[in-house]
Amino acid sequence: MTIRIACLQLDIAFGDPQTNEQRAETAVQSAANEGADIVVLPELWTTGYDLTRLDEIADDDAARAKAFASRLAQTYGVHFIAGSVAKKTAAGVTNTMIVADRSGQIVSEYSKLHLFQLMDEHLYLQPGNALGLFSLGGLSCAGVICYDIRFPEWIRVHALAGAEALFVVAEWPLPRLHHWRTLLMARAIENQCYVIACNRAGSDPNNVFAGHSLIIDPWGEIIAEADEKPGVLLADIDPALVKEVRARIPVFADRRPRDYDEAAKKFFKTY
Ligand SMILES: NC(=O)CCC(=O)C(=O)O
Repeated sequence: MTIRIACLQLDIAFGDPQTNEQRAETAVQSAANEGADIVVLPELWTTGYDLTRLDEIADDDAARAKAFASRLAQTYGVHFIAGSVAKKTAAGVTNTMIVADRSGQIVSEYSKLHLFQLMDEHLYLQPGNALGLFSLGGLSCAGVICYDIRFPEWIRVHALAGAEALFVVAEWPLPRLHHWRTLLMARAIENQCYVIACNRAGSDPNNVFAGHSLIIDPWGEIIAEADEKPGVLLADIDPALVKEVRARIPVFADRRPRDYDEAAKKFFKTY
């Protein structure tokens, strides 16, 4: 059984949630018309990186984003990885991914663990502290956010917990496009899972973004790649391929975690 994925590579209006909601709904509708089962939005898609105005524009408990995700999932009959939004909590603002299943139920909220200093996240945001695991129609999924992909140890925990598809939502700048493509391919190959990565298009006052949303299979082959412009990237994935690749090279069975720990302990004791 194949699953049709749509990455909604939006250009995000800076600090303007209303305009972005309109753009997102148009894109979700068009993906649903193409038969998408799972649709994905980019990172911070309601506000962009307008971090100095978070007091005004961050979403209280992400209530607005959750209601939006739930309504669109039901209206268009899709599982909806509603990117991430600036979520206002008692402890500060987090960069939080929202996921609604087809019935409109919120099945995951993951807050970005690794804050990206080059874009001032550490000055305005609080990190999360929990895994981003969820299931959609029987597919075991993990969700992470942009800079998180530079931390293979974090992604590995999700793969060890059973994730067959890794969803990445991002605002990744153009000058590091080479890193984006290479890191995503590496995460797919080493974890033998699908990687579905939705980046934004366009620019904001500080950055030009790369686009190039990607859908990569568990063998590391790119099955769909967008260019730099806004648009909808579609591809069909087959979860059976994850099992096939994991059987062909039994990386998970061949891991030696006790040896890694022992060797590291010895090294750090003598260092
Ligand atoms: N929004 C982000 O986390 C950007 C991460 C990034 O650009 C990188 O190079 O890493």
